[in-house]
Amino acid sequence: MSSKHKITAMNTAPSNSHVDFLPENKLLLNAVGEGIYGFDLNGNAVFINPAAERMTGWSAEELLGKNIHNCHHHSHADGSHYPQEECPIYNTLHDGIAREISHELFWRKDGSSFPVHYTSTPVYKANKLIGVVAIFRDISIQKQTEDSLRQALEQVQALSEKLASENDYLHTELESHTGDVNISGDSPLIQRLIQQIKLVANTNSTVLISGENGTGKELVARNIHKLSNRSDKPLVCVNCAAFSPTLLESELFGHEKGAYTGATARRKGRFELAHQGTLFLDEVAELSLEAQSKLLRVIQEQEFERVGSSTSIKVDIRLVTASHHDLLKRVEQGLFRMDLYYRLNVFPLHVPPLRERLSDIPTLVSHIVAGLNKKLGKKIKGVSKKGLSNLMSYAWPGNVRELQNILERQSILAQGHVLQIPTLAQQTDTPAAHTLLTLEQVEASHIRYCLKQLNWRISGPNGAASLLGLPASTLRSRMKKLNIRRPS
Ligand SMILES: Nc1ncnc2c1ncn2[C@@H]1O[C@H](COP(=O)(O)OP(=O)(O)OP(=O)(O)O)[C@@H](O)[C@H]1O
Repeated sequence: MSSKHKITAMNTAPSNSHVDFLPENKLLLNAVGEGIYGFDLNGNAVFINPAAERMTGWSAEELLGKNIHNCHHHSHADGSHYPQEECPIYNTLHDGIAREISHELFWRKDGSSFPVHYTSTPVYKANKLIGVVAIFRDISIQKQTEDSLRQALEQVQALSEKLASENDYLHTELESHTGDVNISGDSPLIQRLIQQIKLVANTNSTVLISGENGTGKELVARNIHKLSNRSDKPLVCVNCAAFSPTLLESELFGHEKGAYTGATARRKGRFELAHQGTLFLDEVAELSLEAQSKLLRVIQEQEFERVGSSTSIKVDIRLVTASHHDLLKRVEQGLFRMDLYYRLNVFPLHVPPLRERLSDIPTLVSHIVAGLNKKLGKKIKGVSKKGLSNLMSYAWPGNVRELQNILERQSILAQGHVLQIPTLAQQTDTPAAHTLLTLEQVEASHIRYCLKQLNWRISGPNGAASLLGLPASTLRSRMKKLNIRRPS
């Protein structure tokens, strides 16, 4: 209500400026359901209607001519003293500005109180402030409804938050993992790995899986969980490299609403979601030193706090971590805490690169092709003999994931039921390329690499022959022998 709202006394108030009400006005004011007080300039009650009497328990006789603030507006909700100078009604008496308040309470005669909404409106006569009218109503029911609505909303919010985090997680899980989790391979290296997985699965020991990218570290983690007595509880996977340090912390430990810009709601972290199950931290070397300290504490005490909260949450999790980095080297470089390294490396498992177990390729091919047939709706029976020999003559810098990609590409291109795999070009800049190749393969790969760099120019000062120190005719005959052709 603005200060423009003012009541002009329509009464026959005497010249001593008392607020008086005409009998017909009084009749009207007595009939309304809201409590009404009229005050003179000294703050004393000059009018009290029956609704006000009912609400406060004070009768008009008891209050008329008295200072009402001292009767039922003397204290705040917490019981502290409410000085009259701070009271909006009395302020209106002094400055003539109307006010509207809805966060205060009035005290009843019996000492109880009720929340009120009230307005204090100045009363003018001949443009002279002569008093104030306060109109109030009991808003207990409204407050109760608001409180229960707020509580219900908080419950709905907590539930939807919980569902959202679980849903998020389940979606990621579904996207990242379809099909079975068996580990294919007949090589002694893989058989030994499977044996170790079986041994460690049913303990609660922390496992650190090492191995190059695409070797199957996550697959190993899934098998550990699947074979453990936690298999009916969640396996929660986090790729530590996929988040900035701040986001990773809140991803792992969760956050309270408002913990940082963008934290619009409370969210559970992966540690909480993994309670009683297994937490798989992939690319653990990427954890910031701060996150490493927190992780160390969770391992030691099995408890942590959400970002922005000081309440500890206890969890029972089995931790499996993986890294393609040499973690010990990172400890030496000061990038990884040594105490954490030893906590994680309780049971180390190494997944060997594919080039050290080429004999696994036929089994892997059958397994992958079976999956691709389902995925692509094809009926591919296998790979040609020559194709298989090409697959087994390659160094697989991208390991099983690269094998999957090549088979998928060839399956899409295939016309018949047997995949023809061409010779696979080694990337000469990968160290793996030099491991298990014949001289002829290295030669072919290097010639191809030079030709590609020089846009397939053979002769002339900028040609590949001159770069390789060969006559152009010799390079041409080597290309023919090694079946090197410019791709169309
Ligand atoms: N022995 C195996 N048998 C069957 N599939 C395998 C095998 N090893 C790996 N794979 C498959 O290869 C793909 C890559 O494996 P995975 O994601 O586990 O590797 P990773 O070492 O965790 O890779 P990165 O380090 O890049 O995260 C997956 O689809 C996995 O199922």
